[in-house]
Amino acid sequence: MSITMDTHPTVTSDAITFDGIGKHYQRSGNRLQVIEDCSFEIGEGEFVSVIGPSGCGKTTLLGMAAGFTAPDDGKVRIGGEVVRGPDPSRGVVFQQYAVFPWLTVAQNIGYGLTLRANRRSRKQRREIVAHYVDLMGLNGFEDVHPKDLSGGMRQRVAIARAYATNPSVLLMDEPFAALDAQTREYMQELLHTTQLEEQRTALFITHSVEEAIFLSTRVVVLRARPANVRAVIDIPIAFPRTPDTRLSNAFVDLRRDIERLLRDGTAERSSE
Ligand SMILES: Nc1ncnc2c1ncn2[C@@H]1O[C@H](COP(=O)(O)OP(=O)(O)OP(=O)(O)O)[C@@H](O)[C@H]1O
Repeated sequence: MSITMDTHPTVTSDAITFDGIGKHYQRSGNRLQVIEDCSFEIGEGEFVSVIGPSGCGKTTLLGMAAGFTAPDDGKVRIGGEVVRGPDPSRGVVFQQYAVFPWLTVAQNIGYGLTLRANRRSRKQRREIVAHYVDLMGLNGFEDVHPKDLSGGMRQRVAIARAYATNPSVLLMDEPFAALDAQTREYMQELLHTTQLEEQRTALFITHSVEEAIFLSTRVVVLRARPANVRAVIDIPIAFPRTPDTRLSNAFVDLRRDIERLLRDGTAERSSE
Protein backbone atom coordinates (compact mmCIF):
# COMPACT_ATOMS: atom_id res chain seq x y z
CA MET A 1 0.00 0.00 0.00
CA SER A 2 1.30 3.42 -0.84
CA ILE A 3 0.09 6.44 1.10
CA THR A 4 0.60 9.86 -0.43
CA MET A 5 0.31 13.05 1.59
CA ASP A 6 0.21 16.71 0.81
CA THR A 7 3.68 17.74 1.99
CA HIS A 8 2.80 21.40 2.41
CA PRO A 9 1.97 22.51 5.92
CA THR A 10 -1.36 23.76 7.14
CA VAL A 11 -0.67 26.17 9.95
CA THR A 12 -3.21 25.14 12.58
CA SER A 13 -3.32 24.12 16.22
CA ASP A 14 -0.04 22.23 16.60
CA ALA A 15 2.01 24.02 13.97
CA ILE A 16 5.44 25.36 14.98
CA THR A 17 6.60 28.67 13.53
CA PHE A 18 10.03 30.26 13.81
CA ASP A 19 9.59 33.88 12.92
CA GLY A 20 12.62 36.16 12.40
CA ILE A 21 14.73 34.38 15.04
CA GLY A 22 18.02 35.90 16.15
CA LYS A 23 20.32 34.66 18.92
CA HIS A 24 23.81 35.44 20.13
CA TYR A 25 26.05 34.00 22.84
CA GLN A 26 28.96 35.59 24.66
CA ARG A 27 32.14 33.62 24.20
CA SER A 28 35.46 34.68 25.80
CA GLY A 29 34.15 38.24 25.99
CA ASN A 30 33.16 38.26 22.30
CA ARG A 31 29.69 38.34 20.85
CA LEU A 32 28.96 35.22 18.78
CA GLN A 33 25.94 35.71 16.53
CA VAL A 34 24.66 32.16 16.14
CA ILE A 35 21.31 32.71 14.39
CA GLU A 36 20.12 35.69 12.36
CA ASP A 37 16.69 36.33 10.85
CA CYS A 38 15.74 32.65 10.67
CA SER A 39 12.15 31.82 9.70
CA PHE A 40 10.36 28.60 8.79
CA GLU A 41 7.29 26.66 9.86
CA ILE A 42 6.26 23.09 10.53
CA GLY A 43 2.64 22.36 9.73
CA GLU A 44 0.39 20.31 11.98
CA GLY A 45 1.24 16.60 11.70
CA GLU A 46 4.28 17.38 9.57
CA PHE A 47 7.69 15.79 10.14
CA VAL A 48 10.41 18.33 9.33
CA SER A 49 14.15 17.77 9.65
CA VAL A 50 16.60 20.60 10.14
CA ILE A 51 20.07 20.04 8.78
CA GLY A 52 23.04 22.39 8.64
CA PRO A 53 26.78 22.74 9.10
CA SER A 54 28.27 21.73 12.44
CA GLY A 55 27.72 24.29 15.18
CA CYS A 56 25.33 26.46 13.14
CA GLY A 57 22.67 26.62 15.86
CA LYS A 58 20.35 23.64 15.27
CA THR A 59 20.19 22.64 18.93
CA THR A 60 19.67 26.27 19.89
CA LEU A 61 16.61 26.43 17.60
CA LEU A 62 15.20 23.21 19.05
CA GLY A 63 15.84 24.56 22.55
CA MET A 64 13.73 27.59 21.67
CA ALA A 65 10.78 25.40 20.61
CA ALA A 66 11.21 23.40 23.82
CA GLY A 67 11.22 26.63 25.84
CA PHE A 68 14.73 26.05 27.24
CA THR A 69 16.29 29.04 25.44
CA ALA A 70 14.79 32.43 24.62
CA PRO A 71 15.50 34.12 21.27
CA ASP A 72 16.99 37.67 21.26
CA ASP A 73 14.88 38.58 18.24
CA GLY A 74 11.73 37.08 16.76
CA LYS A 75 9.28 34.58 18.20
CA VAL A 76 8.71 30.84 18.23
CA ARG A 77 5.02 29.92 18.27
CA ILE A 78 3.35 26.59 18.78
CA GLY A 79 -0.31 26.51 17.82
CA GLY A 80 -0.16 30.29 17.53
CA GLU A 81 1.00 30.76 21.16
CA VAL A 82 4.43 32.28 21.80
CA VAL A 83 6.73 29.77 23.55
CA ARG A 84 7.77 31.29 26.89
CA GLY A 85 9.15 28.26 28.74
CA PRO A 86 9.12 24.47 28.96
CA ASP A 87 5.74 22.73 28.83
CA PRO A 88 4.74 19.08 29.31
CA SER A 89 2.76 19.22 26.06
CA ARG A 90 6.09 19.01 24.17
CA GLY A 91 7.91 15.70 23.94
CA VAL A 92 11.69 16.07 23.76
CA VAL A 93 14.19 13.34 22.81
CA PHE A 94 17.94 13.94 23.04
CA GLN A 95 20.93 12.06 21.71
CA GLN A 96 21.74 10.62 25.13
CA TYR A 97 20.61 10.36 28.71
CA ALA A 98 16.98 10.35 27.70
CA VAL A 99 15.86 7.50 29.97
CA PHE A 100 15.85 7.17 33.76
CA PRO A 101 18.30 4.41 34.73
CA TRP A 102 16.44 3.60 37.96
CA LEU A 103 13.12 2.84 36.21
CA THR A 104 12.21 -0.22 34.14
CA VAL A 105 11.25 0.00 30.46
CA ALA A 106 7.52 0.05 31.29
CA GLN A 107 8.01 2.60 34.09
CA ASN A 108 10.08 4.83 31.80
CA ILE A 109 7.45 4.75 29.05
CA GLY A 110 4.66 5.43 31.53
CA TYR A 111 6.59 8.05 33.50
CA GLY A 112 4.99 11.13 31.94
CA LEU A 113 1.54 9.65 32.59
CA THR A 114 2.15 9.77 36.33
CA LEU A 115 2.85 13.53 36.30
CA ARG A 116 0.13 16.01 37.05
CA ALA A 117 -0.11 17.51 33.57
CA ASN A 118 -0.69 14.16 31.84
CA ARG A 119 -1.94 11.96 34.67
CA ARG A 120 -3.92 8.86 33.64
CA SER A 121 -5.56 6.10 35.66
CA ARG A 122 -3.53 2.96 36.31
CA LYS A 123 -5.60 1.04 33.75
CA GLN A 124 -5.14 3.70 31.05
CA ARG A 125 -1.43 3.84 31.85
CA ARG A 126 -1.12 0.08 31.40
CA GLU A 127 -2.91 0.24 28.03
CA ILE A 128 -0.85 3.15 26.74
CA VAL A 129 2.43 1.55 27.86
CA ALA A 130 1.43 -1.78 26.23
CA HIS A 131 0.64 0.04 22.96
CA TYR A 132 4.08 1.67 22.81
CA VAL A 133 5.93 -1.42 24.00
CA ASP A 134 4.33 -3.18 21.05
CA LEU A 135 4.93 -0.37 18.55
CA MET A 136 8.61 -0.13 19.53
CA GLY A 137 9.18 -3.90 19.56
CA LEU A 138 10.01 -3.96 23.27
CA ASN A 139 7.79 -6.92 24.16
CA GLY A 140 9.41 -9.09 26.82
CA PHE A 141 11.62 -6.21 28.04
CA GLU A 142 8.96 -4.38 30.09
CA ASP A 143 10.65 -5.15 33.44
CA VAL A 144 14.25 -4.66 32.29
CA HIS A 145 16.33 -1.64 33.40
CA PRO A 146 18.08 0.56 30.79
CA LYS A 147 21.58 -0.65 31.77
CA ASP A 148 20.63 -4.08 30.40
CA LEU A 149 19.47 -2.69 27.03
CA SER A 150 21.43 -1.86 23.87
CA GLY A 151 21.77 1.80 22.84
CA GLY A 152 19.12 1.34 20.15
CA MET A 153 16.65 -0.17 22.60
CA ARG A 154 17.26 2.64 25.08
CA GLN A 155 16.40 5.18 22.39
CA ARG A 156 13.26 3.18 21.53
CA VAL A 157 12.24 3.58 25.18
CA ALA A 158 12.98 7.32 25.02
CA ILE A 159 10.89 7.75 21.86
CA ALA A 160 8.04 5.65 23.28
CA ARG A 161 8.10 7.78 26.43
CA ALA A 162 7.89 10.97 24.37
CA TYR A 163 4.95 9.70 22.26
CA ALA A 164 3.13 8.17 25.26
CA THR A 165 2.14 11.49 26.81
CA ASN A 166 0.29 12.39 23.61
CA PRO A 167 2.39 15.55 23.13
CA SER A 168 1.22 18.26 20.78
CA VAL A 169 4.71 18.39 19.25
CA LEU A 170 7.79 16.18 19.28
CA LEU A 171 11.26 17.74 19.34
CA MET A 172 14.13 15.37 18.62
CA ASP A 173 17.79 16.36 18.72
CA GLU A 174 19.95 13.82 16.86
CA PRO A 175 18.38 10.89 18.70
CA PHE A 176 20.21 8.29 16.58
CA ALA A 177 23.64 9.94 16.34
CA ALA A 178 25.31 7.57 18.80
CA LEU A 179 24.02 4.37 17.15
CA ASP A 180 25.82 2.11 14.67
CA ALA A 181 24.75 2.40 11.02
CA GLN A 182 22.58 -0.72 10.95
CA THR A 183 20.73 0.07 14.18
CA ARG A 184 20.30 3.63 12.99
CA GLU A 185 18.52 2.56 9.78
CA TYR A 186 16.31 0.22 11.77
CA MET A 187 15.43 3.05 14.19
CA GLN A 188 14.60 5.36 11.29
CA GLU A 189 12.19 2.76 9.93
CA LEU A 190 10.61 2.27 13.35
CA LEU A 191 10.21 6.02 13.90
CA HIS A 192 8.77 6.43 10.40
CA THR A 193 6.17 3.70 11.03
CA THR A 194 5.30 5.24 14.41
CA GLN A 195 4.94 8.66 12.84
CA LEU A 196 2.61 7.33 10.11
CA GLU A 197 0.42 5.88 12.82
CA GLU A 198 0.56 8.82 15.25
CA GLN A 199 0.94 11.86 12.92
CA ARG A 200 2.59 14.23 15.43
CA THR A 201 4.04 17.59 14.51
CA ALA A 202 7.76 16.81 14.66
CA LEU A 203 10.99 18.79 14.52
CA PHE A 204 13.98 16.50 13.99
CA ILE A 205 17.61 17.67 14.08
CA THR A 206 20.19 15.57 12.28
CA HIS A 207 23.58 15.68 10.56
CA SER A 208 22.57 12.89 8.20
CA VAL A 209 21.08 13.94 4.87
CA GLU A 210 19.89 10.36 4.27
CA GLU A 211 18.11 10.24 7.63
CA ALA A 212 16.48 13.63 6.99
CA ILE A 213 15.13 12.55 3.59
CA PHE A 214 13.95 9.15 4.79
CA LEU A 215 11.91 10.54 7.70
CA SER A 216 10.65 13.89 6.54
CA THR A 217 7.90 15.60 4.63
CA ARG A 218 10.27 18.57 4.22
CA VAL A 219 13.91 19.31 5.02
CA VAL A 220 15.09 22.75 6.16
CA VAL A 221 18.72 23.39 5.14
CA LEU A 222 20.49 26.02 7.24
CA ARG A 223 23.46 28.15 6.33
CA ALA A 224 26.61 28.18 8.45
CA ARG A 225 26.70 30.60 11.41
CA PRO A 226 24.94 32.92 11.68
CA ALA A 227 22.31 30.41 10.67
CA ASN A 228 19.24 31.11 8.65
CA VAL A 229 17.31 29.19 6.04
CA ARG A 230 19.18 28.41 2.85
CA ALA A 231 16.44 26.21 1.39
CA VAL A 232 13.32 24.26 2.30
CA ILE A 233 13.11 21.06 0.29
CA ASP A 234 9.89 19.09 -0.24
CA ILE A 235 10.36 15.33 -0.02
CA PRO A 236 7.66 14.06 -2.37
CA ILE A 237 8.43 10.37 -1.79
CA ALA A 238 5.33 8.26 -1.12
CA PHE A 239 4.63 6.71 2.30
CA PRO A 240 5.29 4.24 3.73
CA ARG A 241 9.01 4.48 3.05
CA THR A 242 10.91 1.21 3.17
CA PRO A 243 14.57 0.13 2.99
CA ASP A 244 14.18 0.08 -0.83
CA THR A 245 13.20 3.77 -0.77
CA ARG A 246 16.85 4.59 -0.08
CA LEU A 247 17.83 3.03 -3.42
CA SER A 248 15.27 4.89 -5.54
CA ASN A 249 16.35 7.51 -8.08
CA ALA A 250 14.24 10.17 -6.36
CA PHE A 251 16.00 9.51 -3.05
CA VAL A 252 19.49 9.53 -4.55
CA ASP A 253 18.77 12.75 -6.49
CA LEU A 254 17.44 14.49 -3.37
CA ARG A 255 20.49 13.39 -1.38
CA ARG A 256 22.84 14.82 -3.99
CA ASP A 257 20.91 18.11 -4.17
CA ILE A 258 20.78 18.60 -0.40
CA GLU A 259 24.45 17.70 0.05
CA ARG A 260 25.28 20.31 -2.59
CA LEU A 261 23.14 22.93 -0.82
CA LEU A 262 24.90 22.19 2.46
CA ARG A 263 28.34 22.53 0.87
CA ASP A 264 27.37 25.77 -0.87
CA GLY A 265 25.85 27.15 2.35
CA THR A 266 29.11 26.54 4.21
CA ALA A 267 31.31 27.91 1.40
CA GLU A 268 29.10 31.01 1.06
CA ARG A 269 29.65 32.01 4.71
CA SER A 270 33.37 31.22 4.78
CA SER A 271 33.93 33.54 1.79
CA GLU A 272 32.06 36.45 3.46
N1 LIG B 1 25.31 28.41 26.20
C1 LIG B 1 26.19 28.71 25.25
N2 LIG B 1 27.15 29.64 25.47
C2 LIG B 1 28.04 29.98 24.51
N3 LIG B 1 28.06 29.44 23.28
C3 LIG B 1 27.13 28.50 23.00
C4 LIG B 1 26.15 28.09 23.96
N4 LIG B 1 25.35 27.15 23.40
C5 LIG B 1 25.81 26.97 22.15
N5 LIG B 1 26.88 27.78 21.91
C6 LIG B 1 27.60 27.90 20.65
O1 LIG B 1 26.66 28.29 19.67
C7 LIG B 1 26.90 27.62 18.44
C8 LIG B 1 25.66 26.85 18.04
O2 LIG B 1 25.46 25.78 18.96
P1 LIG B 1 24.36 24.66 18.69
O3 LIG B 1 24.63 23.55 19.65
O4 LIG B 1 23.02 25.28 18.71
O5 LIG B 1 24.71 24.22 17.22
P2 LIG B 1 24.40 22.86 16.44
O6 LIG B 1 24.19 23.23 15.03
O7 LIG B 1 23.33 22.10 17.13
O8 LIG B 1 25.79 22.08 16.65
P3 LIG B 1 26.22 20.62 16.23
O9 LIG B 1 26.20 20.59 14.73
O10 LIG B 1 27.61 20.50 16.76
O11 LIG B 1 25.26 19.67 16.86
C9 LIG B 1 28.13 26.75 18.66
O12 LIG B 1 29.25 27.43 18.19
C10 LIG B 1 28.17 26.58 20.16
O13 LIG B 1 29.49 26.39 20.60
